[in-house]
Amino acid sequence: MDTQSWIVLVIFLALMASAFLLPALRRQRRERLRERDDATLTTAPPAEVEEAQAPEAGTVPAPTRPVSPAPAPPPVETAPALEKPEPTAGRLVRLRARLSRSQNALGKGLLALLSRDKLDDDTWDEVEDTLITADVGVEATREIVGKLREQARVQGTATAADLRAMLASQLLAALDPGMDRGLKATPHRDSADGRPAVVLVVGVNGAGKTTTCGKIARVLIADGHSVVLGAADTFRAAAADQLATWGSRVGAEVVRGPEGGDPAAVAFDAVKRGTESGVDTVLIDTAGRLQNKVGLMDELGKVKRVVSRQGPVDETLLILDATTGQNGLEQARVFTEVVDVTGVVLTKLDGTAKGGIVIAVQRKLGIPVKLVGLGEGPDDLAPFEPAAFVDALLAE
Ligand SMILES: Nc1nc2c(ncn2[C@@H]2O[C@H](COP(=O)(O)OP(=O)(O)OP(=O)(O)O)[C@@H](O)[C@H]2O)c(=O)[nH]1
Repeated sequence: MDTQSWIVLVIFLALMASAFLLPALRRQRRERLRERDDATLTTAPPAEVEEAQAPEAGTVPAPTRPVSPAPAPPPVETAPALEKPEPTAGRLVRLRARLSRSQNALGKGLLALLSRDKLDDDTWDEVEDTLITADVGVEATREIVGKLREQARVQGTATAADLRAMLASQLLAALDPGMDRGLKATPHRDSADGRPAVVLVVGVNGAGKTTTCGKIARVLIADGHSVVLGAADTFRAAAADQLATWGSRVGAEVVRGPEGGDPAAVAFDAVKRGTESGVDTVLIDTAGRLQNKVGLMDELGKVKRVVSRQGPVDETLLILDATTGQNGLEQARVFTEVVDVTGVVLTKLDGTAKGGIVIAVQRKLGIPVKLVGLGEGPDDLAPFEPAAFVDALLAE
């Protein structure tokens, strides 16, 4: 072989060697490295590996043993902070703006009519129409306007301010300020078992029963009473949850039963629980029912009868939605026949200009309006005060 052939052969062999030998060598090296890594992982956890490195100058040498994380402290169960409901005195004054706003049309309309230069028959007819539109009721309206006309005639030259004052006194008289509007929530400490007062809350669907129950609990607690709530609305599971939320906010125990259970049994248990725990008042929320559904009204009658086995119910409050207008009167009549309503709570008075329903309800049924709902806030329920009501009605 000549020199050139030798050179070609050497280059060929070198290429062959790099093609076969180099990958094999790389594979071997990779395997060695993997073996070393595996050995490191099985003998020392990562924390130790890191901590085994040389400490920086001035630092405390790290411990050589693995450090397990400090055990987390057990979760501390914190009870939600109880709310402090607003005192009830003067609430209607606080809510006066809301009342004036909703009743603005009525008050302003009446005052504009009475400010006319000439009070002729047409003007008096318009005064009547305004009151009837505000749900005062035809009978009461005729009476109010008749007396007002007579007073104006006797006085001869009455100014607008005089007429406003006369109207205010006629509206006040129509509201029967002498009625007892106190909530009967005082416990019977002189009875053998020191029975609490029992307040039953009734009404049609959506009138605001559960909300009002919660608000009343706050009113009572603000006034220093202790309360147990009975969730006898077993028809709507959310109603019991809703009531439980109201109760937890002010620390009132809630007695509830299984969904669809017997409402009379829950009401009975609530009074029993209230007596055992020595609270002042047991408030019982019932399911909404239409006054024309005989079966449901019978069920309500049963709730009251069963509760009465432990002592008479002190207060049966009918919750009436003020926005339902004259239909509220029919509801009140039927409920009264079944459970003998002793007081009315007029809700949603903040959302209607028909505040005259207060007069109509009292006149037709002789039942006092005891509380008025003026918003969805927890303390937007006020004792009904006729003078403050008229004042807000005729606010300028
Ligand atoms: N604006 C206003 N809303 C109110 C007032 N009272 C209650 N509501 C609202 O009326 C709605 C119905 O209230 P609930 O308390 O659930 O009525 P309920 O009568 O228990 O309803 P049912 O259990 O279905 O019969 C809710 O959205 C309340 O926030 C009030 O005085 N003013």
